[in-house]
Amino acid sequence: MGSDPIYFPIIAAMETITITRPDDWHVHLRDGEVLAPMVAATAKQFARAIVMPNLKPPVTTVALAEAYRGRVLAALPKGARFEPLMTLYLTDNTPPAEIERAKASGFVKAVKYYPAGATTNSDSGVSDLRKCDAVLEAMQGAGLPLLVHGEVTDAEVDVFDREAVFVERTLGPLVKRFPKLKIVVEHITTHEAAAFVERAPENVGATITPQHLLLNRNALFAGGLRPHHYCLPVLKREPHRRALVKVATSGNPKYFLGTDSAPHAKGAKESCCGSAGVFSAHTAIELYAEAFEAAGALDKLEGFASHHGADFYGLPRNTAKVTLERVEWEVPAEYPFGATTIVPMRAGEKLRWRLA
Ligand SMILES: NC(=O)N[C@@H](CC(=O)O)C(=O)O
Ligand SMILES: [Zn+2]
Ligand SMILES: [Zn+2]
Repeated sequence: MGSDPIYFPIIAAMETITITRPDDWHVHLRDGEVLAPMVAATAKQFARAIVMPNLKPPVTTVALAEAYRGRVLAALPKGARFEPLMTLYLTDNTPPAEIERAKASGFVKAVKYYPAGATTNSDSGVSDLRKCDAVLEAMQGAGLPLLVHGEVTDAEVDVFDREAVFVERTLGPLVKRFPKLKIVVEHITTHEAAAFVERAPENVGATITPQHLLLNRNALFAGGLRPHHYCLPVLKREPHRRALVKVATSGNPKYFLGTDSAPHAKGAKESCCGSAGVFSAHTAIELYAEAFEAAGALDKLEGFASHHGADFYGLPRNTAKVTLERVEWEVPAEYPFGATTIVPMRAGEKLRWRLA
């Protein structure tokens, strides 16, 4: 036998990373005409998602959550494999019996606490968490997680300090009063919140968004006012961003992926009183990959994106895999979703990773 031919590849092998299919532990799918495109964008990227209940009117009961889940499933593109995990919107009047119904339903996976007035569609939120003690007790007993929008609404507290003050005033006492309650501090933005979660018992976790890993508050004013970078909690100073990158890439299972993809119509964002929320569902995993790569921690992406959240919620990890390719591509300037135009994160700019 002669020697085997040797082939020299003409193009260097494409750089790729393959990870377990990720989940999004915090997303706004909305309702009505944008529901279908939102579900499609999220289902393309994620196997499951924790679906926020801040609709108008809010999803306050298991019956409403069941109907909403039905609309989400009906909106799924043919052949898509995606499981919406539903949440209830906590109010001053949520009865403890609703927690039993939630637990029994199998599809309600958490309860969301919005301090009244803290963010988009939070007017029916909780005025005083003490009013919810019986419900929190029931949740602690049932192992149903409380998801927290962690900002005080006190007009005297500077908007950039609202999370840090919440951590001290509300979260600390809450964890003391309900030491076994599963709590997810959603979309953390400060080193105070990151440090609190780190010190807290293992039943306290946190989600982190792509924008809070990639941007600091300068992005709100880069060359002019940038409404598409406005979300709540608002972007913070660079040292906070670094603290978030540090915990996200640390491998600590308390921190996991939650995009907080929160679409608003272009006109509502580019307005004299612009709505809070960044739409990132279309390129979420690519944005996280970029943040992890910049930190030299691509090897930690899978835990953060695909393992830690499932483990925290006590759900099985996904078994399917996805691959990211190192290809530069340009994000569209906007997406026409029916009559609604949505401007995505990184509109018209380049990304360095692409979901294959
Ligand atoms: N994050 C946001 O800025 N907005 C979210 C609400 C929320 O998650 O606080 C929205 O529903 O638009
Ligand atoms: Zn929120
Ligand atoms: Zn949100």
